[in-house]
Amino acid sequence: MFLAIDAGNSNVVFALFDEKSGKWTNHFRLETKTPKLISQLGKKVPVYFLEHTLTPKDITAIGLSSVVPEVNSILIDFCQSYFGLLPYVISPKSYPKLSVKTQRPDEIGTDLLCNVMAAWTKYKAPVIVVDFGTALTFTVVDGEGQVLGVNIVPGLRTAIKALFMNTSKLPDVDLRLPDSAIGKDTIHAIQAGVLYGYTGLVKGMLQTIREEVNQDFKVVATGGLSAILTSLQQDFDEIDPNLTLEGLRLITKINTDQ
Ligand SMILES: Nc1ncnc2c1ncn2[C@@H]1O[C@H](COP(=O)(O)OP(=O)(O)O)[C@@H](O)[C@H]1O
Ligand SMILES: CC(C)(COP(=O)(O)O)[C@@H](O)C(=O)NCCC(=O)O
Ligand SMILES: [K+]
Repeated sequence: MFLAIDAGNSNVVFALFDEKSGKWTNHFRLETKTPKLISQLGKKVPVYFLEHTLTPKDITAIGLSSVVPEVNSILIDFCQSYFGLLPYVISPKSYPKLSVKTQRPDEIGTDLLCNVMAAWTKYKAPVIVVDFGTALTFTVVDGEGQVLGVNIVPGLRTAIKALFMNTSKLPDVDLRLPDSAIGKDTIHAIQAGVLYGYTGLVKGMLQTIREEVNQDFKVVATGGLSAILTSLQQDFDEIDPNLTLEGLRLITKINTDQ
């Protein structure tokens, strides 16, 4: 089985791909925060494997995408000690062999390139990938697989966190869409502001991109929070929670197959 490790700013996602069935069969998330990550790796991964009747030997190759360089050596060391394997680490060196192109390989997040690789391989058409992670990102790809650019906004949880960390009286709240866009109490006010506000943000951003680049874009959403804004369903051709993982797998395969 192939193991994909996607290290984002909130979560490190582990996912197993079974080559025989061609399916992603297992997923679990750890928190990216160190030193918690180190202790969670040592405890939760072996427990997860035991509970799912898996053994480290079932893993035959590993790909790693990380947008948090501080955790790379922790994850690489863990792969070596637990699986006895070195992961293939996605980097600017991974890109020349790909059918997708970017003009700023040294800067763009490897997670965004994984998204683009998966979406473009699937659609072979202009596509906008909307990734609802710690950051909310829009990555715009033309019909030749060329990344035209990215825009980055605070993610939904990050926006809520910014409010409660920068104010005296605002609490942390759940990401729940209230019935009314007009807040009747403080919690409702934050939920209405962030959830209705971000719904408008996403619609507006897609429209502005389409006005700037007149192409028939597919829109694919991914990321931990991609299903929360339910009124965006019509704006997305697809919500694919595995998009980054699938791109990670494709980029690893292209760069490691003899
Ligand atoms: N299935 C989920 N349900 C609710 N919240 C989630 C889920 N997955 C992730 N989150 C939360 O959403 C935020 C973004 O998560 P994620 O997409 O994993 O971000 P990143 O890729 O930046 O690590 C985090 O606050 C995370 O805790
Ligand atoms: C934009 C991101 C912070 C998104 O990270 P995430 O929300 O998945 O944790 C990450 O892709 C990143 O650090 N990118 C580098 C800057 C860029 O893509 O231009
Ligand atoms: K991500």
